[in-house]
Amino acid sequence: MIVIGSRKSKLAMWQTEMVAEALNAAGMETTIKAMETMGDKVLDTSIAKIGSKGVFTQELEEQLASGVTDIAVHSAKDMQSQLPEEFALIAFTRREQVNDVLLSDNQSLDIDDRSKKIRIGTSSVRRRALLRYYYPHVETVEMRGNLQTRIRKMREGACDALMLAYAGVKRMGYDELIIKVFPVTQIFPPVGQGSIAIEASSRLPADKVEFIRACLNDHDSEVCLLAERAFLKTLEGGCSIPVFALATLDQQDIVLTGGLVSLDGRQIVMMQRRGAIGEAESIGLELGKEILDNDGRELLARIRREQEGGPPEQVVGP
Ligand SMILES: NCc1[nH]cc(CCC(=O)O)c1CC(=O)O
Repeated sequence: MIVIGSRKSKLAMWQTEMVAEALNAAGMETTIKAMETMGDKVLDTSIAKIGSKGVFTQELEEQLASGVTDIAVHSAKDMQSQLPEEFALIAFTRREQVNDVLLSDNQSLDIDDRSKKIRIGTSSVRRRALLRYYYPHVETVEMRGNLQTRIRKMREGACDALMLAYAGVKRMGYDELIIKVFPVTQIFPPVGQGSIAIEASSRLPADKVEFIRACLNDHDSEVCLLAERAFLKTLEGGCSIPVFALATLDQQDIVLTGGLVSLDGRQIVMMQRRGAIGEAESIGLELGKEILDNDGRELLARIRREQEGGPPEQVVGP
């Protein structure tokens, strides 16, 4: 028997049920223990302001630590880059298409039409900053809550469209509302988007870990996620910093692109590294250092200052 911890949102439960089904198919019984996290309870504050560390994970980790649950299921992108020592990510599921998408009931809405005012709902600093960079005419509206809540708010008129991860939209069956799929070379995804991570206590017996990995881990996705997460660790970025990264495989190579965008969307620092698959983590660490050494350190410091509520600095932008 494996006891699985999950958040209560529909998307989290969908993901957890997928994990449970994979374990059941291999002959393992499972029980799901669903709970609310801080990120689910506090809906009137942006994630950046709540403080990024463990907003969606702390309660799940407490249950792992006390042995009530054996594993916890998370969206990989909600996981901080540095876990407390007593926990580990033991598997990553096969990644869904990583793109961000635009959702609207108005199929004729055109984000490229600069003559019209359009309001896009998002709670992500990365999405807001990248929208400002590529679509400066677009207005963004702060939008928290689960997918269903956001769609309801959009329909009540809070915004004209929502910007979301394709993965969640597909899992929740809202594909029909997609009016645009952003290319990943433009709206770069956050670290880990599209994959589901399995977290366990470091004390979980090795045979259980192996069993779970055999059922759920996707090697290619894992390699990419290790590179992206090492990159994030170097930048010490949580979800309150507009960091992005995407690793893909090209035969025996891993190609990692990553960077940072200023909050006002005026400055992007982005670089790419390629190397052997076996070097995934060091490629991530090196790309992170390279970004820091090429204006990234100053940009990161400026983002942190602005996040803390200081006045935005005057910048000479592109
Ligand atoms: N931050 C919330 C969250 N966490 C995971 C997903 C979608 C699934 C995924 O990215 O794997 C979402 C919704 C979204 O960003 O649109």
